[in-house]
Amino acid sequence: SHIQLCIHFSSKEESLGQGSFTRIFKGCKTDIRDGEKHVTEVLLKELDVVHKNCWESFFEAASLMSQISHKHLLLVYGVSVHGVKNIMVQEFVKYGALDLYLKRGRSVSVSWKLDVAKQLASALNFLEEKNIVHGNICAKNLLLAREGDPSQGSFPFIKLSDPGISVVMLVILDRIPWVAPEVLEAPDNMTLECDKWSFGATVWEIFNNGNAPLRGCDLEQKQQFYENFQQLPPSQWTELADLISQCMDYQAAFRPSCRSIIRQLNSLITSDKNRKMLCTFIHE
Ligand SMILES: Nc1cnc(-c2cc(N)nc3[nH]ccc23)cn1
Repeated sequence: SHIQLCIHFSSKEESLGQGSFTRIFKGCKTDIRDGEKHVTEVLLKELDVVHKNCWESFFEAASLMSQISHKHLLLVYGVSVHGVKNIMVQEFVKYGALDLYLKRGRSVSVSWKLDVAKQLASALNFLEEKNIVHGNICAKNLLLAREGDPSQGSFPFIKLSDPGISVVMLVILDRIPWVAPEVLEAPDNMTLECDKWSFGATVWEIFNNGNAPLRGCDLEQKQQFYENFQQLPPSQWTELADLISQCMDYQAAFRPSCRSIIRQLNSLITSDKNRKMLCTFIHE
């Protein structure tokens, strides 16, 4: 549906940085609904003019997200093809990308991380039921809407962002180890199972303070990682390491279903609760 957007850019100084091929700005959109003015904070993703040829992929990402709505999927209000600029208008999510949030050294608990992983798994389950492939699951594409404060009993809340320019456009090697190995051979081989592989790499990021897996490796080493069927360094927590390695199985068909992933996350959450209870019991 053609959404009539009247977007008031904030000043350019408000540029929030760079995506890949995009510049992002904070802005606000004004809706007039039943005679009342509603101003909403939005994020504006402007496709670099030089990458004009990516615009189909840019809009594919936008239309993917605007077709469906789910509490853990980012809301895309629409796109503006005003003049030369291609702009996607999406909801502004307060705390931004999860990888940066974790890198800033916020100490978050194991249950916080498991809760985030479970929210991502439920978003993936929703996409799987709609047979929709996201194609770029990673901590950078998880946006934190609520920090959560377990001492107050409130939990974090994340939203999965649009996939951005498709991995086919991005230097695929740059997406190792998030992109599934089978995609390297045939980029249009992107299936639901590929998102499970990326889910594994993203959970690994979440439990490694937002640090990218294989960070510091050059492209040669990244290619070797796949050619030698390597796995990411396993967590000390064997049940977590098992879930991650199941998702990052080189045989796509062997990767667990979303239901199995959610079941395994639930048992990790339970054993974490029991561990904490035991600790408090012992300390008392
Ligand atoms: N859909 C989105 C995407 N990114 C944000 C965001 C939030 C923030 N606090 N700092 C930022 N710095 C760059 C982006 C950003 C918000 N909403």
